[in-house]
Amino acid sequence: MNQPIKAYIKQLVQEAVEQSLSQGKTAISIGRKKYVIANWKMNQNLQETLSFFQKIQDEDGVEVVICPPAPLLLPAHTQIMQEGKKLSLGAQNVHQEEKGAYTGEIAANLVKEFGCQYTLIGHSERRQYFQEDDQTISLKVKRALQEGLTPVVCIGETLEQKHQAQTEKVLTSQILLALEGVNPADVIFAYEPVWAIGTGESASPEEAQKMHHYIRAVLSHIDKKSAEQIAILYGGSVNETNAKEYALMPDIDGVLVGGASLKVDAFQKIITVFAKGD
Ligand SMILES: O=C[C@H](O)COP(=O)(O)O
Repeated sequence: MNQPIKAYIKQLVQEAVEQSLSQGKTAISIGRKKYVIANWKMNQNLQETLSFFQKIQDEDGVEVVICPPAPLLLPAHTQIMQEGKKLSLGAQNVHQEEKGAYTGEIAANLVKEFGCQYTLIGHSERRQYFQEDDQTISLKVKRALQEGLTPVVCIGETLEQKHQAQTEKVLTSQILLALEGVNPADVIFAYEPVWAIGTGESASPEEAQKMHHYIRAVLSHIDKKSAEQIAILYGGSVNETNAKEYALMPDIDGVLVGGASLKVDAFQKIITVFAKGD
């Protein structure tokens, strides 16, 4: 599809979504699966990883996914098996190609073999430091699905885009490109405003809810039924103190946690908040 047509479609979707929202038309469906996902980024060593999996407890009612650095996936998988806990693993990134001469890159089928069921795709740090654009992210989503991984697609606006009132436009574009040629029901979204990541300045629960509602409205213009089922997680300075406020929001189906997921006690409290559903 050429660029002017793509831009036109984005504009049409955005206008339709804004009209639906102003008429209060988008349905909120309670009862979606809840997720608490840890993104350790480039933190934790082998000993810290083994100790974390010995201490952390699974809880009913919430899918807990840990995304350690790639070299820690196999020891983490082994430890989870030994402990017999209901914990899942995710990669932080995978390459879009199946295999080949891509030095230093990570193959999706390999992380699957190492016990992953999920992979983050398009985290803002990948977009910012590794020049991942929406086109690459779209290919990575397809690769993940082909290898049987659930992609957790990270979307969000920068501070500059927020100040320029571009948030909705940016999110619409990121969603449409990520879902090109993909069944929306197979994907999880994580709304992570870039200005809230690792800064201690989180989006307020109301602000996050508003954007999650917008994201679901965009999704419902692609596939209404899937939109009601798709999990949309919030990420950005979530901790054991503020997690409960996000859990109370009807369109927030879980959280993607960076810094606070490195501390077992803090992360356990966040799991409990979403497991209890209040
Ligand atoms: O993937 C996690 C996000 O980047 C959030 O990180 P943070 O909780 O340290 O702000």
